[in-house]
Amino acid sequence: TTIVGCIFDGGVVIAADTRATSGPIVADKNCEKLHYIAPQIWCAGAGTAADTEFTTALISSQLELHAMSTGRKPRVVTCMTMLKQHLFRYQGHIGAYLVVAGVDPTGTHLFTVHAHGSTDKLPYVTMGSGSLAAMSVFESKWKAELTQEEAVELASQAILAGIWNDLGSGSNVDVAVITPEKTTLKRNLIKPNEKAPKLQSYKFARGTTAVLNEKIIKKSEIGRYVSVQEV
Ligand SMILES: C#CCCCC(=O)N[C@@H](Cc1ccccc1)C(=O)N[C@@H](CC(C)C)B(O)O
Repeated sequence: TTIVGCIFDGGVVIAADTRATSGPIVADKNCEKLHYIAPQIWCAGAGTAADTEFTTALISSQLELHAMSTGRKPRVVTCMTMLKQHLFRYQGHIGAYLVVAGVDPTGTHLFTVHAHGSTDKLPYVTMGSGSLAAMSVFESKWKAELTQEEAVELASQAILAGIWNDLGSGSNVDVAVITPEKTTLKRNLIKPNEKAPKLQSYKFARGTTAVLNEKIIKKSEIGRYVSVQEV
């Protein structure tokens, strides 16, 4: 996985590739690594797919209940704290490596949360197996006061660096842009690995496999030929 986050003037953008692997096998060519936490808080996840999915869903639920009891909009730092305390309690056995980003009444925030419970607060972050490829893009092109367009472009370039250079990353680029006004999920914003059509048709002609014999039976007779387990 390659996931990134980048703050710009007026909001924050997160992005991810869409490859899921199981050893050397690509298990999913277009999976979703950007998770909804709250209307203006989203999370990108790397590590064990199930752990990122369930951990973000759990904290999303807990944060909604918290917002109801406080009567206030949820804060990104609250989400980060709930995530880090949950993950620390499980001593790293929940393999969730998260980029938490959003806008709340205190401003725009971007955090990383690692499986063991450590956190960082930064203007730009990368995580996952492709994080070094992505960070090479940020360290050479990031500047303060990026516009939304510049931030989306930079985050996309960082994900593409992971897609091309990390075997654990691939397929497409997903992006989420969060501003005080609204949140936009751009699913498959870039699709640089579309499968080309086959150069020829590999359909077998009818009759390629000869039918040696055919027997038509009544449904009531099926028991004679097929052992049907009565449940
Ligand atoms: C299929 C299947 C089950 C494994 C799917 C599965 O969690 N793959 C993991 C790698 C991994 C981790 C731990 C055990 C095994 C395999 C994976 O692709 N993680 C990516 C992010 C998630 C959200 C898709 B990325 O970090 O590379």
